[in-house]
Amino acid sequence: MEIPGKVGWPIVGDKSIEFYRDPLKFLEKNMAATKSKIFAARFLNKPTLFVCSSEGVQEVLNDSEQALEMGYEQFMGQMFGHNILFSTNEMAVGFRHSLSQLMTSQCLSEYEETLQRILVKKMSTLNAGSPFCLYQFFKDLFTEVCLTLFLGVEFSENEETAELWKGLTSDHWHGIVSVPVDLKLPGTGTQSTFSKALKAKAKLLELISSQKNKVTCGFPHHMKSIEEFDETAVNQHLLLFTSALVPKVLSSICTSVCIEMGNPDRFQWQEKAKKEPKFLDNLILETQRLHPPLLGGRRMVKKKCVIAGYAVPKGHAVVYMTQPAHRDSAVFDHPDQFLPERWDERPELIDKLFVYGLGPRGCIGYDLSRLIIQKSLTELLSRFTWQICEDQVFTHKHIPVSRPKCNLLVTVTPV
Ligand code: HEM
Repeated sequence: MEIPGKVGWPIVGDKSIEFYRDPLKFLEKNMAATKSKIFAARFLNKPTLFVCSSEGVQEVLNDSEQALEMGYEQFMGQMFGHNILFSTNEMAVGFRHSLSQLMTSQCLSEYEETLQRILVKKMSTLNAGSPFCLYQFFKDLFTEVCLTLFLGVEFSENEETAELWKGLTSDHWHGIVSVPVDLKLPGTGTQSTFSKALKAKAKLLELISSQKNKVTCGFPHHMKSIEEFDETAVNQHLLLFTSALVPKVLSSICTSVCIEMGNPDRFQWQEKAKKEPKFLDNLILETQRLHPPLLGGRRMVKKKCVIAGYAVPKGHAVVYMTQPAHRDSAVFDHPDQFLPERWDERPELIDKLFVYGLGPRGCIGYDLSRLIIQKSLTELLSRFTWQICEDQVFTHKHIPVSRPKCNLLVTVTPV
């Protein structure tokens, strides 16, 4: 079967700018034009299969023919060095096994104590009645959570050092999101941002190296005890985990949950979520379905394979799109409506959520992320109700993570 759509000529036929300008519009337009949730286009100057159906995304992530590879290294390798995310599928098996030792239930309860301590401190800084930017609040909170959890950096002990870490992870992040510029895509950054980010990376690796030797417990300590990891592997993995992406993704999810509960017609949900953990879980699931923090991911085809019935040649790229797959009417009734009760009625649908990937390359931080999100929202609900300030018109942007385009303001009231 021929893949609907056109891969176009190199460079001139490239649709990357159109995609980055408004990814959802790009997907809708192409799905409508090809009358298909699977279509081809030229993206990042490669012939690319866009997969937007739930079934198709599942097929890509499960990769039962073992025909796909991550292919992230060529974009971000310089910015991170080698790590599990960029490794081949074969090497990832070993890395995954090693890193899973850091995610046992015993480890998670150790991390929970650190998390709770930071949550109590940060929540007590919220002032009733003063409007603040919700996304920024969560981003600061989760930056501190990640730097403390993964590196043992104590923000309260030394504010100056905390600011240095925050600045460096931010500079490093700007290099990551400016990577397409290195491929000459305009409008996303400059070369100088990229070289600034490389400098930040070098400094971060230096700091990581000395910081991890100071701590005698927790994540960095466990990391050092992984026999299969040498010094470089430990440092580069710590760099990956403390990258600004994890705090941003966590902020995206918590911001979206709070927005869903922050409108006057849904205030009763805040009360209900405070009393019923299962209802809070449903709200989190439904938010992640409708507003996944990451639009999707990318793979490279290393040998010819069949995806969703289409033969895909070696050398093509495959982009799986979580957002449209989560709104696939073949799987979800009333796919565009926010219906938390669907998770009571059909709990098995959780297998159709791709927020954390799936299959052999699915997220190893899933349990930890769930813990952080649940604990943070529970702590917020136990102390405050919140409402979105009036007269704010807001839309979402989706790259690099889904979040309101403007600095959406909320106010809190103590309970
Ligand atoms: C809300 C937070 C998070 C989200 C939404 C998330 C999402 C994802 C997704 C979608 C993938 C698959 C990427 C792909 O298939 O292209 C992934 C992989 C991965 N995640 Fe997460 N992640 C989160 C937090 C974390 C945390 C806290 C850690 C570890 C500390 C982590 C470690 C990893 C690793 C190592 C992989 C690569 C696994 C492999 O390649 O075998 N993630 N994550």
